[in-house]
Amino acid sequence: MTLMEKKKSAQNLAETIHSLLGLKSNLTSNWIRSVCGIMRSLPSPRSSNRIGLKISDTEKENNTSDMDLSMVIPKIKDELAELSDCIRQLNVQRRQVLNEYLDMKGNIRVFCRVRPMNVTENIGCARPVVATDSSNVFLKVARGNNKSYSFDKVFHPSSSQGEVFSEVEPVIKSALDGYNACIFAYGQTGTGKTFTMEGTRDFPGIVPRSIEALFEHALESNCTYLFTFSMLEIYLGNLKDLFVPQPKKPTDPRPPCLSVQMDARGGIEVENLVAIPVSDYNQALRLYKLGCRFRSTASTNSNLTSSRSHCMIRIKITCSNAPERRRESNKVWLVDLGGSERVLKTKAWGKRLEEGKAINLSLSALGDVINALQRKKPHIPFRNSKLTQVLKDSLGEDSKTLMLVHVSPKEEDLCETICTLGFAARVRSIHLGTEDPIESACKEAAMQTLQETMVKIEDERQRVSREIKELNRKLENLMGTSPSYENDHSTTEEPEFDFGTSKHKAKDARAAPLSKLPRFMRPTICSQRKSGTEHQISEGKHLGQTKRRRAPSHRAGSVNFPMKSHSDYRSDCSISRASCLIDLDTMCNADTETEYSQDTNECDVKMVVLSEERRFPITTDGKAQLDHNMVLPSIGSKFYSTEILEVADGLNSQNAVNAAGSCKSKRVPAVPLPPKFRCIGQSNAGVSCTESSDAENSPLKGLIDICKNREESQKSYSSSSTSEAEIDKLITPSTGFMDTHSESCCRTPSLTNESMICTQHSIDALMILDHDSTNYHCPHNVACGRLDQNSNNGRVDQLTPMDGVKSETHSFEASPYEHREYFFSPFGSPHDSIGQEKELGVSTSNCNVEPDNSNLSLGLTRGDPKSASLFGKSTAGRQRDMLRMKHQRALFKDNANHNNADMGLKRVSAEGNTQNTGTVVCPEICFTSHARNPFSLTFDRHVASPPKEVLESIFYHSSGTGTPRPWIRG
Ligand SMILES: Nc1ncnc2c1ncn2[C@@H]1O[C@H](COP(=O)(O)OP(=O)(O)OP(=O)(O)O)[C@@H](O)[C@H]1O
Repeated sequence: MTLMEKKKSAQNLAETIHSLLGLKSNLTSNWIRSVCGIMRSLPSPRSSNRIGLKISDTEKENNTSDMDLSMVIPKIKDELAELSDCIRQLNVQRRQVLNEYLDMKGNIRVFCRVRPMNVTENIGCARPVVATDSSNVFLKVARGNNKSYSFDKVFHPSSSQGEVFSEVEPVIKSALDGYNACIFAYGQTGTGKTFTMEGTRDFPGIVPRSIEALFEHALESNCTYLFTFSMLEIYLGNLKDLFVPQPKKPTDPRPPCLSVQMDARGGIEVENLVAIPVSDYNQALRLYKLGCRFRSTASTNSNLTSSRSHCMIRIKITCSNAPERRRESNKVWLVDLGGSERVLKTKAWGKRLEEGKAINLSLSALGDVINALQRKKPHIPFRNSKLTQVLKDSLGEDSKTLMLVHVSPKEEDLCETICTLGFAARVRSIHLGTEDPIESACKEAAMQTLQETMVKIEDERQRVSREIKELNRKLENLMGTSPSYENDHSTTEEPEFDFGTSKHKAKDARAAPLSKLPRFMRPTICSQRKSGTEHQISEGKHLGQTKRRRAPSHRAGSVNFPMKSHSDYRSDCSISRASCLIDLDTMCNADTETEYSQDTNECDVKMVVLSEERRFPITTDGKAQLDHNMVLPSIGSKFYSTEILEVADGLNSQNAVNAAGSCKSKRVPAVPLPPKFRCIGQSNAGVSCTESSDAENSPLKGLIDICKNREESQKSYSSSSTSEAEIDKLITPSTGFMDTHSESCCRTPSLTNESMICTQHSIDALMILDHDSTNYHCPHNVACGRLDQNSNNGRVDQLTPMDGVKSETHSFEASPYEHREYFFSPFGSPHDSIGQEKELGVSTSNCNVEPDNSNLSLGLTRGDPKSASLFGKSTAGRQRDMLRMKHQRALFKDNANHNNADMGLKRVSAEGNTQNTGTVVCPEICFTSHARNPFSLTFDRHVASPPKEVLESIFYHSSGTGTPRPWIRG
């Protein structure tokens, strides 16, 4: 139907109703009203616009009432094409002017920010030694001997976060023009680097603001951008991806460190770095919060939440159809450098000392690089540190670098302040050189002109942009479609990823097709094989289909558990820091609360946080006073947990294994199964490990696949090595099923056949109970915990992770239980008979047990009648069930007398594990039977000669031969 016809028919309809109204004048007023209502709503606003009202408006305006619409439309199209050209030119001009302006300012600019004094400093009547004006810092070193340092900009103690960002924004704009940019915060520990970069909830810093600005400018622009977000930290000289789950315990396998690679064009790429496409600010911010959880921070003498690493955020910008951009793909690095510190002063030792040294070394390497760059030396020592290697292509001439130097106003920090300022001034003075004052004035004037030009161009751009929008609207009215001429040059598609959480979907930055990514951004087949990681979504694949596998890597076979009494936990563990953007509601007792967040995808919410007072003790005048007064709402972690859950879901959908996607389970344990105990399709030691014919369709298929993969990986590794866990074979849990506040565990309501049991804070331990199936498929190799039986209904509905063993391999097989009340806990529960009084504890080993065996016991106390069967009373009289457990590690505490056979192998107290650190508190005997070699035991160094019984028992039972029986004497 043509447009005219449409218009006519609509008019006819209206006339018809009018005539109907006339005819039915004798009808009720209600009827009339309702018909009027119908009439009013007859043409939808859109069609009404299109066909009736708008057309007549347009006709009036343009005097084209009689003109054929087919003539108007091409005219508008021509106009739009012209305007599009115009805006493109304006973009080019803007980029040139901005670039020129920034060049004049200097490719490496140095700002200085002075931290306000905090409460305690004020109480001590400490005299601030730093004074500032807008571009100078004065140090009151001694009477009459003040020192002055000049910077591109100085932010005094009361400067707000907004003021800081206003100076940073041009660099961000420049990044959208295709320049690599690097903004980093440098300074002594505790001077506010993290505050500047990250900020707080109420006073967001450069990172959130930059992300916001990037998306805002991207929306304003007529280009189509793809943003990907990555986060890594350089800890002790190693690159760690902050989106890859970190080990929770020192004994857990660590993800492989990342390596830096250079592409043919000199571009730097961090191999295997997870890059997550983001389409709006909220997504990026959530990812940022998520990444922050895995940062290594710790309490030091100088800062309660000192960053013990360099935290680096990379935002990669790809824009394929904008020839005016400097390059198709560029990146912005936002770096919160670790704080420089004087070891003598911080009195750091142990791990803190190592961390401090690593930070200092890399900072000095950074200084050398910048120095060499500024001096235009032929050799730039990029290779001296990981930090400079990573930033290599973002520090050079063709990039914009901004260094924000932070100093403390305190007198006692004077030495550090002098060092910091010296470092910064060296960078800057080299850059500016000894400038002629006249030259300098000319430069100022030129910069002023450029700034004015930029404003004019920006105005013009906005005007043209408005015109384009108006014409587009008209065209839409005429044609009934939405031909966006702003984007007509773009052949790109909408992004395929969708986190489904954005409030601003309509506004989302348009993403470029993934095939347009430069080759070096995509992982090579080799790297994929090596790492098992797909970093970015290949075109045509949904995020959820993307696989990520953990590369097997070598790890020492023995496990050494630090003895609390002998080692310094404070030094040995760095905490996973909750971003201060994340709500803080829990008290953290320094490193005793060390948390090794296990797995992003497990959605465990572990806030290592400080009370408000401890976290934000600063008070100053003016704006900084506000900063000090910032109130952290006492919302529980739930809100943020939910956020993190959402992000984790996003991550999951990127990382999840497709095959395992139906499994609603997730990780596999750290230690590979020894070949002889493999379950898949094998029978072993009298226990048939069946693989059901419908296993393919089983929700456990994913785990079975994982198991197979592990077998594969085992084949390729020598017996002396231990395969790294594939801990992030991730399966998205149902969002929201986890009540992070609940003390108890909860089931997943959305699952019918499976129940996911999770713990309060994590899904560390996870079981799948297939209630309906008679063909019971136990998940092979699930990490396990303690299943507690509900005392009321006898059902298993609580699972407590076994900290001492939860990363170990447990593989079990059982025939159908009615309620599946089986326990495989070494520590027992209040409802079973094992480990009562928390004094008993065993670690399971390879054992085949028959629950009907009345002698069966895992209890170690001799003759203890309470030490009933492994299955407790609940299994009495039931059908014989086989439970096979594989567990290759045991922790024992020998009760005082190693030589006493009766006392051997007993007393692993539940307190033997500190839940957060995952380390064992003072077991007198601590040993590990190697996963790959159950006959090999490694004893902790504190055990000179292990008790004979220990060895015998372990050897006997780990051999897996002979009659199935408990591995420990009953
Ligand atoms: N400008 C500021 N206004 C208000 N508070 C500030 C400011 N700068 C720093 N602080 C506060 O000072 C404390 C230390 O700051 P922050 O953790 O950012 O230091 P840092 O330089 O990152 O330390 P480290 O290198 O050890 O990680 C924090 O409590 C922070 O909130």
